[in-house]
Amino acid sequence: MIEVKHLVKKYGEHLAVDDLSFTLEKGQILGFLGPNGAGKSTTMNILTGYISATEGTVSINGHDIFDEPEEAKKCIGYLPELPPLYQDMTVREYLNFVADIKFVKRNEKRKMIDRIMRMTKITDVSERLIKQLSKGYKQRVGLAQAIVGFPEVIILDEPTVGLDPMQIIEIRDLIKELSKSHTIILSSHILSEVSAICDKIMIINKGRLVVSDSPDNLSQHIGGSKGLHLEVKGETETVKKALEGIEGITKLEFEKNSKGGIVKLSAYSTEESDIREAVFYALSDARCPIYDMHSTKMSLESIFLELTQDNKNSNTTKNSNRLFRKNKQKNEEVYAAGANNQESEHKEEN
Ligand SMILES: Nc1ncnc2c1ncn2[C@@H]1O[C@H](COP(=O)(O)OP(=O)(O)OP(=O)(O)O)[C@@H](O)[C@H]1O
Repeated sequence: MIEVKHLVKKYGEHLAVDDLSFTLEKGQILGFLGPNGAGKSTTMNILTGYISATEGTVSINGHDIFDEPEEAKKCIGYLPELPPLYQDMTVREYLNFVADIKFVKRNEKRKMIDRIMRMTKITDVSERLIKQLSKGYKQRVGLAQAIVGFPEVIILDEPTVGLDPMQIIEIRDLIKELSKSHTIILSSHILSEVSAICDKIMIINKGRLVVSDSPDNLSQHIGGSKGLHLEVKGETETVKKALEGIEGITKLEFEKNSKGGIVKLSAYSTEESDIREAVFYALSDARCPIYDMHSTKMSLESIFLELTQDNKNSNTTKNSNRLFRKNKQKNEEVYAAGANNQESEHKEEN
């Protein structure tokens, strides 16, 4: 559905996007993450044909965005960081205008706009001037214009910026609903949002792809260590002494808010080891009953910070480099296979 190969964007001498390659299948939601200035908006602007690339190719639904811009753009709905709204139009006038630009058939237009206004919950303000709307409503109108024509691919740059918590939940639900029939790319600074709704997460830093995987795999493989949350009755020192000798434990983190004789802590171990039995017997020997024991994963926040802060020696960075090399090799094999297929198709044609 979306295939990006070796994308490079230079602004003068400044390298904003540096050899970015990725693919996205139909119906997937891709979360695009990166610190400020990482190159997210630049990439999205190239994908939508808004700006050109210095090198590389982008194919949307089989159409090259540079060679067949009209065909490719027909497949895309875009909500940029600053929604392109005409402030002096009413909401309905504006969506009518967008539908005309997107060549929506006259006899389908009214029904489609009414449906999209219901989906984005802006029917109540359909006859209001856009300049009189609150920021949250303007954002919804921006989302509505991206959906007009129901394009196969919807690209959303920070779609929940400026919305209140209730509206954020509604927009997230809408994005999930849309993903049943559309492919979606969204950028966001809200990491919990990305891990809650995306099938795939791509983290970029300084224009380069750092890692790309499912939220679960990121936590399990990139985190590189497993956590066990424990609530234990006893003295902190006794619990610490009991657990310190267990083979496989790499770190113990005691929470500060332990009270009522209950000690709360996380015990981290290497990915290969299972420390649960040893923890049970050690605490039993120390006569410290376990009130709660469950597995925890490294949070996306921790992964994001470690991967984007040039911490070359951290386990997270080492694991991501390993996974990155593996994925890169896999992608190159897929591209090579694709190129071979195209070559043989070409030969057959000739
Ligand atoms: N038109 C431009 N001319 C020159 N440099 C630019 C231009 N647009 C972006 N840049 C630079 O390219 C880099 C990537 O910018 P981009 O806006 O794509 O980052 P971003 O990841 O979207 O950041 P943010 O999260 O802050 O929106 C930054 O260093 C930025 O200063």
